[in-house]
Amino acid sequence: MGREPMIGVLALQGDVREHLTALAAAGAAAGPVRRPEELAGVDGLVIPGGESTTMSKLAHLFGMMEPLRERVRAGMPVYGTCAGLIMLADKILDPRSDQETIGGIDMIVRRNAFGRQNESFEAAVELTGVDGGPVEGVFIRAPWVESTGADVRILAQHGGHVVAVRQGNALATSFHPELTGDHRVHRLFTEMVRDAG
Ligand SMILES: NC(=O)CC[C@H](N)C(=O)O
Repeated sequence: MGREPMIGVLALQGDVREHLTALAAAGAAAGPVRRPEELAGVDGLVIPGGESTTMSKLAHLFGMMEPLRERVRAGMPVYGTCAGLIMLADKILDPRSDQETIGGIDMIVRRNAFGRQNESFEAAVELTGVDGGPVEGVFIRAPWVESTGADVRILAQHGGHVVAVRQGNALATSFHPELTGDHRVHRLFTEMVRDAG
């Protein structure tokens, strides 16, 4: 790619600003994406944390669900955190009746999996593909990955549960690296976008 790739952050709902800041710190050009025309202009996309049921509803409302599915199917690099991981799952174990996902990763996820006692916590997570020691994982009513298909690479586990995966150009983590000031995961994703260009 001759020019610096442009990375979008899906800005329907969730912690958009934190991802934009983290991407900029990782050396990427980044901007919010709300409309199909904006999606067409980016080389990669981050789907933030937030509330996956709301995000699903808004994606429909904004006419984004099909364009998102098409881009992901076509191999656009995409990185989902928390609710974003749920949006990238081919299947949710316990969806709300009207809840749909973009899909792209052959996995089944369980929403709010870590339970009430432990709705939010931090833990050091050893993440395959990120050098320099574990990342600080911030888990906020986080999902885990219940099962994965043969093409999905497991990148991290916490407490015996899968919390980070990659399939092709789709990366997903249960936790929120955008909240830690450690930009290694955003750097990894930025490299994925550059390599795909
Ligand atoms: N921090 C988050 O993104 C929480 C995810 C939320 N529990 C959901 O199901 O969408």
